[in-house]
Amino acid sequence: MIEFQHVHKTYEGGHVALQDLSLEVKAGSAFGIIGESGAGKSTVTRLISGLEVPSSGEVRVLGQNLAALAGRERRAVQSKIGMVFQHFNLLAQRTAAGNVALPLELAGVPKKKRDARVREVLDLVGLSAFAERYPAQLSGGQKQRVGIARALALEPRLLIADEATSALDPATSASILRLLRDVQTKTGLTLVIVTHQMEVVRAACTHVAVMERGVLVESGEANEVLRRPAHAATRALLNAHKPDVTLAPHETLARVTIEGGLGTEVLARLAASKVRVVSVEPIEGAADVWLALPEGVNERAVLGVEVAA
Ligand SMILES: Nc1ncnc2c1ncn2[C@@H]1O[C@H](COP(=O)(O)OP(=O)(O)OP(=O)(O)O)[C@@H](O)[C@H]1O
Repeated sequence: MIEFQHVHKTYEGGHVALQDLSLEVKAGSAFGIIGESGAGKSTVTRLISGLEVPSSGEVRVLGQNLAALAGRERRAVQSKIGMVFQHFNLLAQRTAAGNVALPLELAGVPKKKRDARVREVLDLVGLSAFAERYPAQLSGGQKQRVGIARALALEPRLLIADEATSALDPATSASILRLLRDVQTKTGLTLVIVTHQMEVVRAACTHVAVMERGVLVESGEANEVLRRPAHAATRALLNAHKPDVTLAPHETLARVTIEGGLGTEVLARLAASKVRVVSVEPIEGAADVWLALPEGVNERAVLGVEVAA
């Protein structure tokens, strides 16, 4: 679906945003691109959608090099790419249905067909009853559903969600990620999910690429990368989202990945050493666990099992 080959991107003024980036996104995957602010994630999405061209190297989307295409051929590829944005980018003076209709109008789809497609995609995102509401009359989650419906209007093969849940509370964020995966199952499209939050990767991605200062530092199946993060940047992203918990004096928080999950033996060891389990996130065959450790207690020594800090 997407192939980057040794892509460099230097912006005017000499700022190097990407260095020698090579990656492949397979059709049907949910591919996460994660990194701190300034890592180059948005540059990657702009290269995929053809809004920017590489300074060197090649970007191929749907088998085509957008930088080498013009006019109708270029628009044909771009119409297969849907975009969902952090701040929704809805037109305030148009209703939900009017916003979803816009790309269809621009593509010259006749009114009757347009109306039918608008109904279809609003139904797909669970907003049939909200078609005539204006953005100001919708919640953040509903606005994002309109954004997703609009991105789906032209039946894209690829959907790019750029920090699509960053402006939403955790519960709404989770429902939007579920919706994206549902839509993917129903339509078979490929998802690219750009985020700075590992929870998003954990919740919605099959694959992930970790970026740091314009460089791809680690990539692979999301489960594997979450379980055995090889690079310091990945571990820092994993450790960034600390659970909201009140610690007793002399307690510290630590995150570990426990192979095999929280079995009886592990729980017994934790209880015996007065280590509190603060939160547990399952990953395939393992668990990501935040622990509150009493002073002087080392989680590895306590667990006596394979853990990845
Ligand atoms: N149009 C531009 N002109 C000059 N420099 C740019 C331009 N766009 C981005 N940059 C720079 O390139 C680097 C990568 O930016 P990019 O927006 O791709 O990062 P990001 O990972 O998406 O960050 P964020 O999460 O903050 O959006 C940054 O240092 C940024 O300042």
